[in-house]
Amino acid sequence: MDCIEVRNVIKRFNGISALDGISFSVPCNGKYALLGPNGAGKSTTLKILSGLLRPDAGEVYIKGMSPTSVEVKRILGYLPEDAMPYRNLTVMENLEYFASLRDLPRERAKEMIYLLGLEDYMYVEAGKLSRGNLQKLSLALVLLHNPEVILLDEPLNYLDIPTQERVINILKSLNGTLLVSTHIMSIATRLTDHVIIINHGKVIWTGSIDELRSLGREDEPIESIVAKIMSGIL
Ligand SMILES: Nc1ncnc2c1ncn2[C@@H]1O[C@H](COP(=O)(O)OP(=O)(O)OP(=O)(O)O)[C@@H](O)[C@H]1O
Repeated sequence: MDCIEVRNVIKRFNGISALDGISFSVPCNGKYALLGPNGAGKSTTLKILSGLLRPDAGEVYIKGMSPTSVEVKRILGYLPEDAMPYRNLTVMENLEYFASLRDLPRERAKEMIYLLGLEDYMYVEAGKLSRGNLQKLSLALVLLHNPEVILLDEPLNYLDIPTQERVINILKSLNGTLLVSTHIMSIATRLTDHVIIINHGKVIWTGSIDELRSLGREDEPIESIVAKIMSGIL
């Protein structure tokens, strides 16, 4: 069984098609990137997989279960594009609150603070954090319960270079199934080994990063190959 399955999903907003029969699957423990030009439907796909939005048609399964099921809430970690923890709670309070909701020991909150390098901001309200530190807190909240299936929408947005390296190392060390939406090809190549390229709400290419490279000239940057696929030249 695949851990993520999307079958013929259609989603429209006010009659405008965001997803137009998109289908793909990610095997358990697979590390996949979701690539696509602006407006292709990446965030909508992740929102549907997380149970935040319902598709107009088609089917979506996480480990064979509905994304809205309680069991999926237990095993899923989802980072939206603009995640917003509770603004009036401090970093520590946000983590402790979510730890208590998930029946995790309080110490887990502190572990996440050290993992993400948030020691200096433990007692700062989330609403007063810089955008990068807010992203670190959001990532800490996503990874708090050691999710088996992880959906990340642009996870390295706003992070400085040392923190990007730190987060890449954290994400690479995780077991489980990973689907990352990103515009940055180097993030895809560092975090994942397969890509799903979508455009106009449909999959237009899928395969391993090695297969993707083999489509171009020997010295051709991978971004150039992806751009050709997205514009229909390849
Ligand atoms: N809540 C909404 N209301 C109306 N239209 C929406 C809504 N959310 C998404 N759309 C539209 O659906 C399409 C897909 O949007 P989506 O955000 O999924 O694309 P994306 O691939 O994540 O884009 P980007 O790379 O720019 O973040 C776009 O045309 C967008 O304008």
